[in-house]
Amino acid sequence: MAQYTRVSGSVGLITLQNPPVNALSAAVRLGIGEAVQRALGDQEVQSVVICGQNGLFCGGADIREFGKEMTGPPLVPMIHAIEAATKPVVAAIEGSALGGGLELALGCHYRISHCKARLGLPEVTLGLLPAAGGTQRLPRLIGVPAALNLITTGHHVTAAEALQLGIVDQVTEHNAVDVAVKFALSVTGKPLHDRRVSSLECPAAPDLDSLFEEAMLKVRVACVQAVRAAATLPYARGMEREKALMATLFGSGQARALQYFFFAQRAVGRWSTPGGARWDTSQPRPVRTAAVIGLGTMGRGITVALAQAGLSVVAVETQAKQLTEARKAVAGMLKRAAVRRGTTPEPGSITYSDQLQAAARADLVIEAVFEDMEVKETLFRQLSAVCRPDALLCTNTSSLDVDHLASQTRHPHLVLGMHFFAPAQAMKLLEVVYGARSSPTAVATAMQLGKTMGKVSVAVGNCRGFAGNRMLKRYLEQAFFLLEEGATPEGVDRALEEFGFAMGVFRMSDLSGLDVGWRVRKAEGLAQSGLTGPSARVRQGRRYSPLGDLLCEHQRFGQKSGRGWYQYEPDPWLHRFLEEYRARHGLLPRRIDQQEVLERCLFVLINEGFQILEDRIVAGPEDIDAIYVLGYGWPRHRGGPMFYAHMVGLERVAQRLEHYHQAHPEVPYLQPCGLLRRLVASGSPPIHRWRRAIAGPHSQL
Ligand SMILES: CCCCCC/C=C/CC(=O)SCCNC(=O)CCNC(=O)[C@H](O)C(C)(C)COP(=O)(O)OP(=O)(O)OC[C@H]1O[C@@H](n2cnc3c(N)ncnc32)[C@H](O)[C@@H]1OP(=O)(O)O
Repeated sequence: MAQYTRVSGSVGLITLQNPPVNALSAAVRLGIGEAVQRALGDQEVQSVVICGQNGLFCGGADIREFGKEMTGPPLVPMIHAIEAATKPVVAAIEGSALGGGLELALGCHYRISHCKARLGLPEVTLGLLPAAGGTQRLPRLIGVPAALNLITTGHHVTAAEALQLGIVDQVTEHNAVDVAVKFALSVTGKPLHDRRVSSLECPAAPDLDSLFEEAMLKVRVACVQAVRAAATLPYARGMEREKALMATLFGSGQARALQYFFFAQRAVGRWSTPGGARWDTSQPRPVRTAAVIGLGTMGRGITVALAQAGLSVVAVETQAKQLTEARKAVAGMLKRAAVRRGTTPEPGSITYSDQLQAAARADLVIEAVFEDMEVKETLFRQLSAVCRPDALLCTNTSSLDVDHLASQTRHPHLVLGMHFFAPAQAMKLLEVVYGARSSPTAVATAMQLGKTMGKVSVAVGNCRGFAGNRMLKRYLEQAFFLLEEGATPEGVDRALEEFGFAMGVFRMSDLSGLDVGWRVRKAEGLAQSGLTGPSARVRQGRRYSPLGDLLCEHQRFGQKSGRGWYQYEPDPWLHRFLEEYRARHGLLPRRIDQQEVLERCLFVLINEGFQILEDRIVAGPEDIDAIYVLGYGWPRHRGGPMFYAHMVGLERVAQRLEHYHQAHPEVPYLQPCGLLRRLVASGSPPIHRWRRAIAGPHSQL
């Protein structure tokens, strides 16, 4: 849909209308094409302005149309028609001009931008390239180095940066459409030849070949090849190359996964709980002042995240030395973040105190004290006495029982988990853990606060480890079992890193500290020292690997102690230790290939994901995928564990799990769970239909 009107006597105004982001759906493309024809055919019209309704130019192609049969007129000939017009066409950019939206603007003869607008070609983040002439026009307009950077990173630029780069001709603080209309009147009748970007030569740049070679090593090859075509071929041949390269990307698994993940991140905002609370019927309460209790690493990061979101923060730490250190550390973090953003640090909205009483007036409190139930229980009782009766009391626990903490307070319906991921000021993920008694308003408020902090918040039911750590446990266990059976940490990590994880499981454990899991296993009664013989490898009736515990007993806590699964100086200790361990337990080492590493580590994690869905700990597969990509380093181009299962095929996942379960009957979670079996039995429906198959109680505790 695009509306055509005539304004100021001789300006044809074309307004894209497709809320919320004026995406270029088939109907919009049809509407633009018709409106352009009308404007060009209208004798009264001397110039044309294209804008978007509701203060947003255009969010690009309609991603929902990808993967479906193409309908409606294609974008490329329409942009050519605009560029070839003999009347000046001006793009009035407000809000965003992204992807196909920016490509449409690049086809116009002039671009006027509002100062708050953002522009970019983010196609690469969806596994694509800008195939409506973006790879050919942008280098001609701003030069190859800057265009390559924008196209291969997908970064958005501000209007000021766009002006500096030469993408837009003018930036205004006023109404961009009004300014563009005036501008259109002023350029009526002026020659247009040098305003047609496709007819420009790419500005000369030194040593283009090495620039392309360097970019090839770092980034998406197809984008680089397309921009290279702009630099070396005439426009028409460059366009052919762009089209051919886009065709290879369009149906690729990576593109499908990235596009799925784009929507998954947004779908998690439409949360629901098995108790019937929903995002669209629950009203969040405003949170202006938040208190953070405990200023260790997590507490400091949370303080920074809250302050950067514009809240007043009361930061409480009862140990004087820790308080002084935290104050300095938080100031440093805020300063570094401001330098990165090119701004000056905001004047402090943080007050510090060593008294819990300081939290008394806060709308919401987040405790981030030591991960110990007794410590947290006591704190929640105190908070309940000290804080306002309507204050939300949140725990940053990564695995403890939120219902139990709620039971320590006077208002359990106001208690929630807010599980941040380290570093809390940077990581995008927040698990909002609702207990059996958490009110819909409490959930809505925490979800909204996460969004205000720039995070993707996922609503998760209360169970041990919530969603992320519950799945992680199974993944880690398989990795330990693989070591017992003959694999090496290097071999397991290599397989996972080649799959796309930034860090394999052992490297990641070393980084986060092996003692963290050890403490949790001790609290669960799993980690016990001194056990020998077969009983050492069976706990609570199931196969158990004490390898992680044994490493900690040898003071190998990971990077923090200089040694963990890896040595940070040459030392063959670990391999000797594994050999002795296997010999002691009569385990015959065998060669384990990459396929087995991946299937055992990933399929067991996926199986737990299905169990979490079945237990209704989360509402849909998108929740798990958002958690895993944003919190646990699952490669984004694989969409998340549940999307990966859908791509591999549920039948194959179930068969391979069954195969490993037969080989290891003492590991019950290798057995495909009920939901996975039901989905396979019902013909493995596509991922967007899985929600229908989910039913059952929501709490595991
Ligand atoms: C048929 C082939 C022809 C190919 C030739 C042309 C090829 C062009 C390639 C492209 O253009 S690919 C698309 C490139 N564009 C993007 O990647 C932009 C994606 N969108 C955003 O970054 C943001 O949405 C925004 C525009 C900056 C607005 O952000 P805001 O935070 O305000 O809103 P959101 O919550 O993100 O989105 C609101 C709502 O809109 C949906 N949506 C956003 N963009 C698109 C889109 N391009 N297509 C379809 N839907 C889109 C989003 O999913 C939200 O929906 P919900 O239902 O409310 O969750």
